[in-house]
Amino acid sequence: MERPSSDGLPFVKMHGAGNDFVIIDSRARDGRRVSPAQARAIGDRHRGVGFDQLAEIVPDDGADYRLIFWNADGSQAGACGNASRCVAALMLAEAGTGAVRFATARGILAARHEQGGVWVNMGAPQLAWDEVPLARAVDPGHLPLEGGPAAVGMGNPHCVFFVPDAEAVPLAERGPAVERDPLFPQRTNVEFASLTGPDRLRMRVWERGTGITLACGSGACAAAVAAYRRGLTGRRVTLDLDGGTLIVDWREDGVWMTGPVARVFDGVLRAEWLAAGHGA
Ligand SMILES: N[C@H](CCC[C@H](N)C(=O)O)C(=O)O
Repeated sequence: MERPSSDGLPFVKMHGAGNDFVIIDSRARDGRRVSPAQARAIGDRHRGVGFDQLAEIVPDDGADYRLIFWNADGSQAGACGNASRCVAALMLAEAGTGAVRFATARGILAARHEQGGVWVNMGAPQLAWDEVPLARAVDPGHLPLEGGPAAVGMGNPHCVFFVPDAEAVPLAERGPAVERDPLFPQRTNVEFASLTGPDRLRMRVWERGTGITLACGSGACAAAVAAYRRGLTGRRVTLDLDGGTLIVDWREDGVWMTGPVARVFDGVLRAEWLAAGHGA
């Protein structure tokens, strides 16, 4: 078999608790960047590689690197906790240090090795209605929607429902309806969570711009924050998602999150595939 073309676009495929990512390092690409069409093409699970998010690494003056997050539909997300952890695992190994700082659309975040894993500080939750953002001034703690969910911004919008049994929720029906509810001018990610033990939640996720995913790091942060604010849990919460378990710890300096990370394979998108308009 022919070797990968040297003029193609290298990428790394990773997942964090089954939330899967294509990671492209654009720091040495002469200013070339991923386009929305390219993100959609690479995200096609049949004709491309497939991902829940594409994380693009670009240079930044004020931090070690900057991350741009793409959804499978070609839209961008202001935050992605699991991809932040995956990229941080790569960058911590590359830098040989214990901590990194990276810029995102919502500001500079930090990640570090701690307690045997990679933890990322997702920053302070956005708890005001116009920060989430919501379309009008309602109480983000109890939205005027069936089930009275909570809205929490983590650099991206989340709508968290507390239900008796997250497993029983028809996610493929409820998710897209809530994602596009007029209360959310930028659409929203949607989480259904049930309390299963002290400081423990079972959670399932519908992601804006992607659909059902096996896990969502920013969603886990949003659910933990909402659960604490409702008096359901303490500030350190374990969340069992379809693809694995995440731990969230809401500290003075922000909402920290950790969980499993795996580097699955490295590949090269062939130059002729890219040039053929599959994302040109
Ligand atoms: N999987 C990501 C969240 C992606 C959010 C994205 N779907 C959006 O449009 O905000 C995470 O681990 O935080």
